[in-house]
Amino acid sequence: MIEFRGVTKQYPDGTLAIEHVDIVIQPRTITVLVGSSGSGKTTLLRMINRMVDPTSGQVLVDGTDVATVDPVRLRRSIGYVMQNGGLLPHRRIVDNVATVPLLRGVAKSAARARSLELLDTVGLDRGLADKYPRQLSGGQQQRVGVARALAADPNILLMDEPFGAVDPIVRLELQTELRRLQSALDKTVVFVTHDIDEAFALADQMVILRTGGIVAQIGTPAEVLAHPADDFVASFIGADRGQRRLRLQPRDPASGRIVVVDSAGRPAGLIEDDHASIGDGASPDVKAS
Ligand SMILES: Nc1ncnc2c1ncn2[C@@H]1O[C@H](COP(=O)(O)OP(=O)(O)OP(=O)(O)O)[C@@H](O)[C@H]1O
Repeated sequence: MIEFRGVTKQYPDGTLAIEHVDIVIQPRTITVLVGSSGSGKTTLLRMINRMVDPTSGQVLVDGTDVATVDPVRLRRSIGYVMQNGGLLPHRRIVDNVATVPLLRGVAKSAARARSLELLDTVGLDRGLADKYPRQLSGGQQQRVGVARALAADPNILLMDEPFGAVDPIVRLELQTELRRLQSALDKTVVFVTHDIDEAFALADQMVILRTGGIVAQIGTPAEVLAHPADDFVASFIGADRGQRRLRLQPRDPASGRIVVVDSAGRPAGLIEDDHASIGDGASPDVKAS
């Protein structure tokens, strides 16, 4: 579990990036931090692995205040995926994936074997292993970024706008893949985006931030859609425009979940705990507002 307790971050130049935030992130879930530019999403994310330290308050991982943990050790134990994959341009794909295991002293042959397995895990052909990042598409590079973050087998995966630079179709593929991976690998994922549709597509829990690093609402996509906390949230999720006409897809037999899609077929949320009024495979139109 990850917990923010009364966390504030003020940068040395006086910018108040996060103001007194309390968040609980349950293990093996996807929490999406969503908000407009400058609302403090990246700052919040980076406080989990001590790339940023809070000015006051505590960040706890499994009950331990991260301030008491060596930052280098902490960062090697938590996966981090950034926009454009953050790959090292002069290293082959296989070596990019093996970065952290090699730093930890794993033998080169074992690290390579593990890298190849991870390419399988993220749906990449092993034939790409000896190529360089520039020889891969944007979507492929993002998958390598995910493989690299998984290489140390972390329980926690932090993802900062990881799919921001790819086209919408690849983005949808990557989102679907991330959900699959998360349920297969049982990771706790904290994901930053400014894209509300991406947040609905991925989140078990959404944390909606407003300018000044203030939490506007925390809830499941269904809760946020059904009960936006205030006018800001309603406007941010687009519910006030009355345009979010949603449909239910047939229940996924493996997870038991029902995906909610918008009129363009894009995932907009999940229903996990439905009641008798929503039948399997039924597709009544539902409206968010
Ligand atoms: N190192 C820093 N020094 C001073 N101010 C900073 C620093 N990093 C971020 N900020 C400021 O803190 C606020 C929050 O920034 P942050 O990057 O966390 O927001 P964000 O929601 O991730 O934004 P974006 O979506 O644009 O990446 C912004 O006003 C930003 O300018």
